Amino acid sequence: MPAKVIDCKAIAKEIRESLKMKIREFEHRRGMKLCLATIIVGGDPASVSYVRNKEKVCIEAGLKSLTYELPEETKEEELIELIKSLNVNPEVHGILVQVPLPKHIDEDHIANMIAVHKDVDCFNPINAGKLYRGEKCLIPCTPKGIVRILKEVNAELTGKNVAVIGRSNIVGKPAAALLLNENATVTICHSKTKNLKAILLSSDIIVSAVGRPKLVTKDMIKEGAIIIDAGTTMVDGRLVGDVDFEAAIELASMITPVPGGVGSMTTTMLIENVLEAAYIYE
Ligand SMILES: Nc1nc2c(c(=O)[nH]1)N[C@@H](CN(C=O)c1ccc(C(=O)N[C@@H](CCC(=O)O)C(=O)O)cc1)CN2
Ligand SMILES: [Mg+2]
Repeated sequence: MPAKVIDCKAIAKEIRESLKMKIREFEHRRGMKLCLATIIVGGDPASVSYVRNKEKVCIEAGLKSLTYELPEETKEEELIELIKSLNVNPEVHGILVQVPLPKHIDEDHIANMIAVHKDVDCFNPINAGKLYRGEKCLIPCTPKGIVRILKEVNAELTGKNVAVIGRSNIVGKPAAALLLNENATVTICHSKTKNLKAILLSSDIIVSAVGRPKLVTKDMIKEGAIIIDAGTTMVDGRLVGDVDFEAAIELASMITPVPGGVGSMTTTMLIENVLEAAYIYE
């Protein structure tokens, strides 16, 4: 039987509907709009389009969205000053700095400056540390979306072998930590991993977040595995994932599509995080 293609768009839509009610409730209780401040430095077309999309989804959900579009030559100190002002602004509940930042700005310095209670992307090392310790914190949007998808399809995680391919700070590493917190047996694979095929063949769940088309082929997939494809690459004007979808669908039990997969959950988790951030120190 071919794999069930997980309808991530439908899952995301349902979550957004329930968030809308909570957002209205917040507005009534606090007498102000829930607000996300987004900062983008430079005009990278892909980043601009991600930020526009986040803005659109936030507004649709009833949030106030403040977008700061700074020029490429913005100095690190200037960006830090803006973040400091947003940190103490009581009308701003979440702060998001779109990455990558221009080369002359140190992303680690910036991550340290975002107030822990407004850090909706979990960039601040205090939040990242809490995540690894399994403490309550704001969870980065894409990994949070991945775990939510697995829960929505009732995937058993306890004791299952999960391979996470990719070790980025934004997706791979936090996804592995979250799955470990769910009692999965997690193996993190990356470009230097020697026996990827053997690891994947013994995995009940594969989460790929690399951005390399056809990285995961049919011969690497255990029958009945669940595949979450968080990689995206443009090939001949078409967005494709890391997994050879057409082949994988014959072996897997469930699989997420690209596009319309994990990406659809990311912005929904962002809205949820802004709401959580607003309530953290209530
Ligand atoms: N501050 C942040 N910066 C960046 C993040 C982030 O989460 N926070 N992630 C990426 C960029 N990004 C969002 O910001 C992003 C990258 C790729 C995709 C994507 O390909 N999504 C789709 C396609 C969407 C569709 O269905 O049309 C998918 O996964 O299928 C989305 C968002 C780096 N910077
Ligand atoms: Mg991402």
